[in-house]
Amino acid sequence: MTLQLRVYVPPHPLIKHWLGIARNAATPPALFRSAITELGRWLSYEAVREWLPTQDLTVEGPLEHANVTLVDPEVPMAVVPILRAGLGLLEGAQTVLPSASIYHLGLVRNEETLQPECYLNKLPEKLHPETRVLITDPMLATGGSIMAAMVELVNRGINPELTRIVSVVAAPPALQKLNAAYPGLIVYTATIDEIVNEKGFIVPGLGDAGDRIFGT
Ligand SMILES: O=P(O)(O)OC[C@H]1O[C@H](OP(=O)(O)OP(=O)(O)O)[C@H](O)[C@@H]1O
Ligand SMILES: O=c1cc[nH]c(=O)[nH]1
Ligand SMILES: [Mg+2]
Repeated sequence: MTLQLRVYVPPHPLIKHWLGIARNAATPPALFRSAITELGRWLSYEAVREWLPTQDLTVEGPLEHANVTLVDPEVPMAVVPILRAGLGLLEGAQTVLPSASIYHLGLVRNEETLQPECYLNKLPEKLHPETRVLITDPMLATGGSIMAAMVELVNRGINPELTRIVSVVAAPPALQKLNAAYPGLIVYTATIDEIVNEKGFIVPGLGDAGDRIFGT
């Protein structure tokens, strides 16, 4: 079987609603930030389905013992927000994965070359290959930033097949690069927009997500 990148656009009314709020240029930064937080929550909720490791055990209930299924605390879980804009999705992701380790990765695109430059890397030297990794970045445009993040993670031992990307707007150039390099990956996104313009912006997209989240 040949693996292919899977891209899920969950048909959830709350995801559609908060994307609609974020699409509106008149949405002020405080509300834009809330919209991205909510998208982080609901897209992460969808992304951890069939991904969060569980264990079956028995607990003593108030009346009788009961067979239960709990999230396995032994399997390491990590969220990697791509700064700055990925921080907007982090709060929502953390409500779904409260015990995951958070490893910040700061990348900024050079406005002329569109190449990502790394200014902060809090990833550990090695990650256990069983680690479930959730990367958050609302915009997958040319794909330079997400590919740079994947290289850093794979170099540290993660398995792309145990990795999920949570984004808000994904564009074909980024998805094609991910598919060519990491066909076992799965992306959860609120929408796929077809166009990346000559300045590297997704159209219609959200504009500069980082600037809109932080009011800069
Ligand atoms: O797919 P690409 O073409 O690499 O573009 C996507 C990147 O651009 C944005 O970050 P930006 O560089 O604007 O930094 P910011 O989050 O600090 O605003 C966005 O959050 C992605 O990380
Ligand atoms: O449209 C885009 C593309 C990259 N980064 C953004 O914030 N917006
Ligand atoms: Mg930006």
